Amino acid sequence: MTDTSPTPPTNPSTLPSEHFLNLPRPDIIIGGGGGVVDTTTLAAHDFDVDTRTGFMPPDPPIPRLPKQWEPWEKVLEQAMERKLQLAIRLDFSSEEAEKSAAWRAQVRELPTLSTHQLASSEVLLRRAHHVLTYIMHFYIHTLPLTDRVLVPAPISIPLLRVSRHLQLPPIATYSDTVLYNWDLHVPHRPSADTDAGVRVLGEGDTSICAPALNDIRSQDLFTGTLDEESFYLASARIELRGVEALDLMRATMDEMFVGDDIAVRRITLYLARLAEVIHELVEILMDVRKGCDPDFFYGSVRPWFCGQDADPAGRVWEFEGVGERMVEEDGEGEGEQLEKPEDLSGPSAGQSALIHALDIFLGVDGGGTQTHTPISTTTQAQTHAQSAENPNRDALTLLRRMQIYMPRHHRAFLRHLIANPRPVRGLVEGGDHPELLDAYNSAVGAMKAFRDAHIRIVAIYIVGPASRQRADEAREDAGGMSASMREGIRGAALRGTGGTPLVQFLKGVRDKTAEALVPTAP
Ligand code: HEM
Repeated sequence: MTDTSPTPPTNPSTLPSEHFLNLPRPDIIIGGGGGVVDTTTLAAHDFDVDTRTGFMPPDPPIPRLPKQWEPWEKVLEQAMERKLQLAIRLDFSSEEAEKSAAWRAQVRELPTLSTHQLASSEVLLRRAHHVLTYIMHFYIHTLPLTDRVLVPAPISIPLLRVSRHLQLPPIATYSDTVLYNWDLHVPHRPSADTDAGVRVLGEGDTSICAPALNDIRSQDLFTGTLDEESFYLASARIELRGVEALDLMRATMDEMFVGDDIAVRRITLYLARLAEVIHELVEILMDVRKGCDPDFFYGSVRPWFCGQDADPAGRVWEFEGVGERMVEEDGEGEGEQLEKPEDLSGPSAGQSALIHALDIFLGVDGGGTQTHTPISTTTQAQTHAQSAENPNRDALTLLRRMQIYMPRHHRAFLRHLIANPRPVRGLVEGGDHPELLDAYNSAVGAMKAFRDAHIRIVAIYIVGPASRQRADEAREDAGGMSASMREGIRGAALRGTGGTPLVQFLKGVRDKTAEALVPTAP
């Protein structure tokens, strides 16, 4: 009798060794020769998608840079310890203003540290991007709203360089707040390198497994609160739970190559399971309410994320050092000219490659609207050159623009997926397989349920608090702020962190998802 039971998709060891999800990446050595092996890439491959932790690295990201870059770590630590407050808060006192001004003076006095030795390690570059962008957000969002935004050279110059290496914009991204900002509650392995806090994975060591959803915590927080941490961890848990979804996608695509009746039956089971997994993602999303208070989130957490396009005073963000010819002793930037950054939207879970991957896999992209057409993994400068060639820059839809803010390996992963356009949907539409069609529709329906739930979350966390704050402001003198400034803040709030008209955009994406349902035969 033929065995029609599906191959278990959750065991990475079942992957063929040549499968793209199993391709080894060259080890990255930290600190040049004689450094420590970058454990987060050992089990990964060209797309940095791990079979156990998906888009998150399989080992916790390093919590601190080596001593050479300690001044950055120290100044970030001080901002967190001193609990600096947002300048837009209605209760922003003169003591708070003085405290943050003193901290900003320290930032301006930092030495401009070399990034030369960071460039050899992806792990160090990630931590450097995280630390420098957090310092920058602290710096900008504690500035009085009437001040010019000028990121000082000791931060802007290394940040622009690190960002260029990573091909990321010089602003906090989802990878800074979620993907590379977690640790285990109890370290599962003693640190082998006390300097950098990097763990060493012995050769052939298979003991690392995915962390349980509740075993993780965040590393750095703007507010030091459980509310902020719960917000990040909701996304992190979705990423971890989403690993099974990635595996089901992988298994489905493998079966697509076979394409016989048994393969169709297996794909049907995978899609039905995928629907269940996505429904679990909905539950995790809704669970954010257990630890994160909506009004606190709206008034005290979310404003830290604002990018230039949601700046409460509509200011242009300037970066010291841009356009100047660099002259440096270690030769790092000799003659180099740093480019003015163009993409300055704040972090958003919309930058999660997981949700984009699910959409692409299921063919949820409005069939031709190119919502998910991936941008190339080339440099940002090239990306801009491409959009400059395009007379209508708006043709780069918001979701597509979000890919600019993803780690470049994850962009490459999406590009790989899209290179095989909507294979599952084609199979569903092209054949007479009613059970397959039902399973496919259940997975698409689950994605729609995710977006319905997400719209509810946005109503709870943004729309509701915004209208409550409006009522409060009507009662009080809003800290002496001008009416136009208050209006600016509100306008920014009801746009996404990416600067989009919020509810309208989210409903549009939800409706596109529903349109992907394939009609059943009468
Ligand atoms: C309190 C929790 C959350 C809030 C307040 C929230 C808010 C938002 C906002 C305002 C947007 C609009 C785009 C932007 O400008 O950023 C957005 C988009 C998006 N968010 Fe969230 N979000 C939350 C949690 C999550 C989580 C946990 C995920 C999944 C990892 C997620 C996934 C997405 C996606 C994929 C988009 C793009 C639109 C779409 O594909 O439907 N969000 N979110």
